[in-house]
Amino acid sequence: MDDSKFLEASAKHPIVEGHVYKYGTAGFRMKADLLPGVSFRVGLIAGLRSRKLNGQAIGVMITASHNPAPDNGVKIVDPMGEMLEQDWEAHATLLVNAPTHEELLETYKKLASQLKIDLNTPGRVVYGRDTRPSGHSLVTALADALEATGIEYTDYKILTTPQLHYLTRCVNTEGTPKAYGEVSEAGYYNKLSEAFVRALRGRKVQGQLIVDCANGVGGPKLNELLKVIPKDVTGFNVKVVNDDVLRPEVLNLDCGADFVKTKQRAPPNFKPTPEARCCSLDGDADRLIYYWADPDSGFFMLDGDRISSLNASFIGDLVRSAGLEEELRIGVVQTAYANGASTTYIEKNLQLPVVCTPTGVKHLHHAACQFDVGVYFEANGHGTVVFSQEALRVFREKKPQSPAQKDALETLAAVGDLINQTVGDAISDMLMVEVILAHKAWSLKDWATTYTDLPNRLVRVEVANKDIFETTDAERRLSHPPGAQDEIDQCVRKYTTARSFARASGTENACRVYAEAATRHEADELATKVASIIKQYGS
Ligand SMILES: CC(=O)N[C@H]1[C@@H](OP(=O)(O)O)O[C@H](CO)[C@@H](O)[C@@H]1O
Ligand SMILES: [Mg+2]
Repeated sequence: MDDSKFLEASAKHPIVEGHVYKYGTAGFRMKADLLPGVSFRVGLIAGLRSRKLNGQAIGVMITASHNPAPDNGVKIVDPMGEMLEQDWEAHATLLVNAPTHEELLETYKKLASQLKIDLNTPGRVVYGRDTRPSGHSLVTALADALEATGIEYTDYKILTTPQLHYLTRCVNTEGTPKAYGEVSEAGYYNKLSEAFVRALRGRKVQGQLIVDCANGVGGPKLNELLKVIPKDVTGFNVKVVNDDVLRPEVLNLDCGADFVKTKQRAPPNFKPTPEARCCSLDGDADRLIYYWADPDSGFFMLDGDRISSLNASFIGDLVRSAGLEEELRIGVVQTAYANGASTTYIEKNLQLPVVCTPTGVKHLHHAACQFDVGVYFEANGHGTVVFSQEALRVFREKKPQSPAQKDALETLAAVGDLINQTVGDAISDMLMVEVILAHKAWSLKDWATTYTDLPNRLVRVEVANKDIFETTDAERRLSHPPGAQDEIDQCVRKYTTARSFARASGTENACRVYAEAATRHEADELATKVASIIKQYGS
């Protein structure tokens, strides 16, 4: 450990004095000019984490997802492509907030000692960034930290967030029976394309798909993927729109999955095409929303709840056709934001268990891993399906007892390769939706008939200090401040079939109120009443 080299490197990337940093739901995310010192220190943490894990590669993604262009973010990815283990969020927060370079060095060494990390053992970090121009300086700061602490690193340049998660897992499984894929961006495209063709089982995708890429990294990466997907074999006819990555100011601007979900309408620059399927990725291509924008019938959105139930329905049928319903446990994971109608449909119509967890992919992912097939999506379109090693083995090795079983097993094996199991991947989720619609010969309107959403409203409430609002029961009830939940319950009881909850946001300084009821008027009225309760308690 060369202290002078460490301090010299740190001095080039100071943190902003007086700013308190916290590793949140999506890592460190804020205005980009606050981040160079943070990126340097995340490099330190990632190197420590790799050394702690016997030199396994740790991923670092530089992105701010669906946030506007002036923001950026830095988040750490664990060896199997999953989110950073929660205990280390505190270590990251501690290191990033060390006030001086000397205190940073002292904290770094103390942390290494406390965690029993030998600073002379090898470590490895792989990283990428999205298309934000501020990413250049953050990558430089990150690399300087890795150089200063003797960590081997690979810069994969511009990637979608899910691609970085994929590469992290590939690096750590290369050459083993659990090899996740070729360790390259091309390997990602080839794996998805090959699995897409196999999962279609000779069927062709019908009609055109218009993909709004939020003027983010998903645009160029989807275009790369389309170069390797055989259009003649699959019928996959895609029109890519909003893929202007040369003008940072238009990133996520009036387009993308977050715009569609929050505004509940198509991007204004969209030319509605009757019968065309539409979908939107967000700025780092880890969220997906489907919809149609028909001049006659108007706009209809198919969000994360819909994608979840579509996957659960299709995979559940395949598992039954494969004769595996006794061997494999399938479950669906949601947060409190899931529309009550989707939960009822999954439990009653699909006969599958639904687990509710707090917001944040790390909570859903962990709960989904308790099943052999765990389907998890947040309503905003972030999610994926995870398969146990046992499930993947059975898909490959079970001897089919009939042609139907053979077909189901081979489709399940292809689906296991098609879906990016490391994290919600808008591009692989989109291919999966296209496979399912082709198997079912469904239009989006057919898909939309599976259940009818309860009218709902999501409201953002500015309060003096959001952190006084503490929740329990997977964020569905307030445990603090005293009395607030009782008042919410009194409001809800006045409606026939209504539900409402409030919680502090983990990504911005506000609270969120969700309400759903039997009618649009009741949902809006209930949301307004609960928001005023939160405003009153939060003032
Ligand atoms: C209601 C909502 O969409 N909340 C989002 C948002 O979390 P909040 O803690 O609600 O700010 O950002 C998270 C990270 O992107 C995402 O996982 C989550 O679904
Ligand atoms: Mg995102």
